[in-house]
Order: sequence, then structure tokens, then C-alpha cells
Amino acid sequence: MEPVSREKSAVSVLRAIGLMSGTSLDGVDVALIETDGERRTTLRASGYRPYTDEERALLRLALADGATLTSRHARPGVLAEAEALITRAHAEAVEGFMAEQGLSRAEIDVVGFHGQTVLHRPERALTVQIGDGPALAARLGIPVIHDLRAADMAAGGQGAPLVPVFHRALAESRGMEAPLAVLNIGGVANVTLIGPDGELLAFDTGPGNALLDDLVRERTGRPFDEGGAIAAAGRPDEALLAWLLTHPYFIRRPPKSLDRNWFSHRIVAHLSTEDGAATLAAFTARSVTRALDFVDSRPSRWIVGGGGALNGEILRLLGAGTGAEVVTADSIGWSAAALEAQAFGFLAVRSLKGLPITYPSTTGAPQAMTGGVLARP
Ligand SMILES: Nc1ncnc2c1ncn2[C@@H]1O[C@H](COP(=O)(O)OP(=O)(O)OP(=O)(O)O)[C@@H](O)[C@H]1O
Ligand SMILES: CC(=O)N[C@H]1[C@@H]2OC[C@@H](O2)[C@@H](O)[C@@H]1O[C@H](C)C(=O)O
Repeated sequence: MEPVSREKSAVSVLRAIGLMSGTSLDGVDVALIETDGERRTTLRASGYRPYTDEERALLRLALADGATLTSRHARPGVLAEAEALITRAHAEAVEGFMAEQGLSRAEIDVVGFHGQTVLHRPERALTVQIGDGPALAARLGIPVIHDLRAADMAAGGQGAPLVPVFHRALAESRGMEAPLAVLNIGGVANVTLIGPDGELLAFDTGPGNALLDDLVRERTGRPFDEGGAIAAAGRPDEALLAWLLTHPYFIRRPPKSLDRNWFSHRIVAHLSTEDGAATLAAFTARSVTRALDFVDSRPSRWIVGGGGALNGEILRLLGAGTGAEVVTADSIGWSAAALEAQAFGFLAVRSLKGLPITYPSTTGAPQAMTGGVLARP
């Protein structure tokens, strides 16, 4: 990443900090970007504030309590405590990052705060991200854009994925040739397909790393399959895979989005750890290649971000399945780890400017629409 610049930005270019705590519950990603929210984007430094084991345990309980929610404002069970934790952890993430980078609050125009998803049920028009935007703005002394999924979902959209407009802006600002695919493999995997004329098609493809993480944690106590080594040592259960891919989610045309807990690692309970991991890695890769069912022009290049970019076995299977060039975000000068946090910085700037963040072809919104709520300190 380029170092932080000190020169005065052009008026329309704002300096934003983006924050993401994803479905993997590993920690808070922080990223600094300078952008006009359109074609000019410079990626700056990024950081990370991991959750402690105790925090992660509380967040897992919050996902369980989240599954019972029927209103996006209720905070029963541990959810109120978890929301305070999320707000505090994000504040610490920003404060730590700003100290590291020698940044003062006056140098940051806006913070984009995703929060932590504890429930996502688009079929019930319900998506819940915990995290207190006004409290974060007050503590940091910086304007915060939060609740970025709510307006889209209220209008009939899926509320996800939100990153496609950022993927396209980044690809265009770098003069990349389309058709192109940008794939995020987090807990859930989502793809942005950019057509020859810049048209977007985006959706959640299926599970990312979440099932593999759950299996590996249960069987070995380790948090994930480092490099994909366990999966690479096993053999996928082809019959099970074929059956899994008949699930209606994969046949349904986009727009579509998933909750982290839609599928469970228990589908491979009867297999050895290696064969189970191989089956789940292949499930992720094959559900991604199903995205090709929905495009006219096949991307010749796939750029992969998210923690799954470090899973060599998933990357290998993707290359075989797509027949395309598969590269990691890091290998082209982007950051696989920071891509989502950068996106929330970019989305915050678009939100401040009243620019659209979701579209009929990304979330199924009825028209291009802006979103996000501004909390002033
Ligand atoms: N060295 C590694 N080898 C293999 N996999 C890894 C490695 N490091 C991280 N991962 C995977 O990446 C995951 C974290 O990815 P990421 O931070 O992109 O997810 P997230 O942002 O929480 O999810 P989402 O995008 O669904 O919100 C880990 O849970 C793990 O599965
Ligand atoms: C509801 C929710 O939090 N969804 C996440 C999740 O993680 C990956 C995938 O599922 C994606 O749809 C989304 O996050 C990214 C940042 C997005 O909205 O683009």
C-alpha cells in the first residue's frame, strides 16, 4: 500500500476509513482510502483488530440469538452486550490504526461502519447488523455512515452484496479489461461480474470459508484450514457434492443473497476430516463456478479477495472450474484482506454524496439507490 499522503485533497476527493467485521468473526478490518466515490480511488494503509477468544465466543452466542430476531431493532439475549462489544472493538480498531498511521481526526472526513451481521433473511425483508453508529461517531469525533443495508432492503432489495460498485470503480480506475469477475471469499462468497460495457451482475454465490472453518474448528481445534492443506489431502464426496448443488439457491437467478448459517458443515459429518474439508472446499468452488450459468460473456480473469484468497485448494479448484485466469487481489496490487473494509470507506463517501450504492442488478433494488445513515459526532 502507498503511504498516507499529507497533501490537501482535491475538494471532491474525501479521505475515508472503512470498517468491516465479516461473517467469519475473526476481527475488524480497517482501511484508509481517498476517493471521489466515482472514478478516482487511492488505496492507502490498512489494519486489523482481531477479536479475543472471549469476544468471539460472545459473538457466536449473538449469532444464535440473532437467528430468533423478528425485528431489526430488538436486542434480546446477549445481543445488547454484543452490540456494545462491536462498537467498542471498532472504536479501538480505528483509534489504534490512526495512532499507527499518525492520523488526526481532522484528517478523516468520514468512517464507513458496516457493523456485524447477526441475521440476514431477505425473504422476510430482515437484515440485522449490530453496532451503534452514533456512539462510534461520538467516541471518534468523526462522522460515521452506518446501517448501509437497511434502505435497500426496505425498498425490496436483498440488502447484499454492497461491494460491487466499489469493485467496478476500482477495476475501471485501473483500466482493467472486462469481462472480469471479482470474487470475495469470506464466510459467505460473493461475486461481482463486470460485463464488457461495465454492466454489473452481482450476488452471493454460496458458502465461502464458513463451513470449512466450522469443520476444522470442531475436528482439530484450529480456526481454519491453513492454505487449504487439509482439503488438499482429502477426496471430495462427489455424490454428496452433486446433491448439494441441486439446492434451489444455486438454480435461482440472481439477485440473491445468503445468511452465513444457511448451510451447515454437518453435511459432511460422516466423512474423515480431510475428505470433509475436500468436499466443503469443492462445494465453495463449484457453487462459485455456477455463477457462469447467469452470464452472457464469461470473464477471462477472476480476481479473488477475502481470506479465501489464502486457500490454495479453493483457488486451484476455481481455476479448473472456470477455465479462466485466477489471481489473488494481492498479486495485482490490491489487498485481499482489506478489500471489503476499503469498500465500506468508498460506500461511505458515495453515501455522503447521495450517490447510488445498490442497483437492480446487484441487490434487486427497484432502481439505483443510495443508502446509509449519517451519524455526526
Ligand atoms: N492462511 C489462510 N489459509 C486459508 N484460509 C485462510 C487463511 N487466513 C484466513 N483464511 C480464511 O479466511 C477467513 C476470513 O476471511 P475474511 O476475513 O475475508 O472473512 P469475513 O470478512 O469475515 O467474511 P464475509 O466476507 O463473509 O463477511 C477465515 O475464517 C479463514 O477461513
Ligand atoms: C448480510 C451480510 O452481511 N452479507 C455479507 C456476507 O459476507 C459476504 C457476503 O455475505 C456479502 O453478501 C455480504 O458482505 C459484503 C461485504 C457485501 O455486502 O458486499
